[in-house]
Amino acid sequence: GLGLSFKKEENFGEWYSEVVVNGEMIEYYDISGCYILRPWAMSIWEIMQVFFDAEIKKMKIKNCYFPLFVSSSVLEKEKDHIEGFAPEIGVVWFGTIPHHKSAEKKKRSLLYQLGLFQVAWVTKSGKSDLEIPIAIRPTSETVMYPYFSKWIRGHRDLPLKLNQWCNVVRWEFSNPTPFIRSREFLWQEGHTAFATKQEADEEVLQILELYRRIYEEFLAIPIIKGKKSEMEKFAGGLYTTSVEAFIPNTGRGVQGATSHCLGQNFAKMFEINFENEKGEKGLAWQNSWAYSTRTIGVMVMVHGDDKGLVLPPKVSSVQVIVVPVPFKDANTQGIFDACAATVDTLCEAGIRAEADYRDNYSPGWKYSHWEMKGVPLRIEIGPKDLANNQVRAVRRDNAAKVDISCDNLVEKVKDMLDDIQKSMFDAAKQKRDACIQVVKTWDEFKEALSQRKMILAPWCDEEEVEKDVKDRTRGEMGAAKSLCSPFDQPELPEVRNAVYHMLCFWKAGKKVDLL
Ligand SMILES: O=C1CCCN[C@@H]1CCCn1cnc2cc(F)c(Cl)cc2c1=O
Ligand SMILES: [Mg+2]
Repeated sequence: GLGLSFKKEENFGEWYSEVVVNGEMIEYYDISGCYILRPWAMSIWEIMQVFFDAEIKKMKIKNCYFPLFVSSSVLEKEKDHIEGFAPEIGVVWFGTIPHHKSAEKKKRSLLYQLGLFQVAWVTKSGKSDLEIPIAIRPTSETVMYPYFSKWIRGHRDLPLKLNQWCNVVRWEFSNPTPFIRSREFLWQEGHTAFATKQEADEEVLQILELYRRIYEEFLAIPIIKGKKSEMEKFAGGLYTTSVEAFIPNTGRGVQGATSHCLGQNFAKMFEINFENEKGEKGLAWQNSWAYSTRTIGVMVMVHGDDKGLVLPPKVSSVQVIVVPVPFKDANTQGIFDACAATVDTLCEAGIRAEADYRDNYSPGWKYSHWEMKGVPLRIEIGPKDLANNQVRAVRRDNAAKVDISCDNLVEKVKDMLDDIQKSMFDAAKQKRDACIQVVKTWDEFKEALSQRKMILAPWCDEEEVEKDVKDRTRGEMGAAKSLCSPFDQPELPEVRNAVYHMLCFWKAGKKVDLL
């Protein structure tokens, strides 16, 4: 039948998998962790891309395209570099290595933490083995930075600001989820190099603001901007900023996008240096930043309901679907003509409108179908509407019905679409804010965690403490992990000693079936 067989509040994981398929966004593929992005999903990606691409062009960032393939020598360069320079502290890209581990375990742990376990390799061409295996990019630092080093000689070569729209491959083993965790996904990755730290710091925040706009202005999802803890940051960089979303149903935060300042770490590693005005050699200051198709999955999770997808008008390829409601033989042609005229009028005004004329489906079937696909506004035209020179409009977000005179159709529809966009954001923000719990004591912390809350807690930002919190909360509901230290710091509750930052904690529940 048409309806969903799982309820969002009861079986969130199954509901999600079903809604992305029934909404015709995703088709499952015969290779695990890989998904087909159908037009209904691709059009959302494209609408966001048009916005983001235009904005980075205003920042004089240029698009390029680097090869998909990475030679193993350069991919492992980072590992050698880090091992060489920092064996004692064992700080690698993804956290630290406990000192007590044996050398072999340490090596495995390093490979794991470098994500090198996730790397997919090309080892054959046809029947014959390749002399040297070639990796498929999991991210492009090691692909791009040797050429940054070649292109950057003097200060006039800076700033170098590149971006690429591409796919990356990470051969994940934990539970694959459409949009959220797949072995191949689409993203943009920005890679920039500056002469000074100040320029880099400034761009990190400019890009983060664009990510906030993607979420809040397009996807109608409230986020929190903040700085990652030392343990959660991109270990190869200097600091990481992120926009954090929240999924009330799972009680878990989800990282929406990241903007890293890499400091001069990669410049050291790849010898990206330049002669400044005074003829002195300096290392470049770099950033890297990305958002991916994961954004679409977050949007489905936050807004979807038991009738299917609910799309914010800004990102819906069809904002208004017009459905003819013929009644026996009463002026059927007149109804079809009115539908066509309505579509034309709306399209001329820049509204993305379509009509569903299929004569092998009933109006009722069409209502359910387009509700499943999440089209923000439906317009029904029957004999009565025709006679009264009006249309019946039905909102997808709150099912409100209203009759609109054809005289001010465009203005009314535009207002409704704007109102839908705004009320979807407001509803999501209200729900998210209701899940935030400020705590001052450890007991309050544990209680809030068990209630699947997002916790604002005073924080010392010491790595040992963070690991301890993770260990002490590991349990059937899943461990707590830090998400960010918000830039907007609420009043600090009176706490004893030490200078505290406020930190957002979200549960990283393993228990929860989905993420
Ligand atoms: O998040 C961004 C923004 C865009 C460019 N990249 C950075 C960092 C990516 C981290 N990361 C993430 N995943 C990885 C997986 C891997 F297999 C290897 Cl070898 C490395 C990594 C890795 O460095
Ligand atoms: Mg150079």
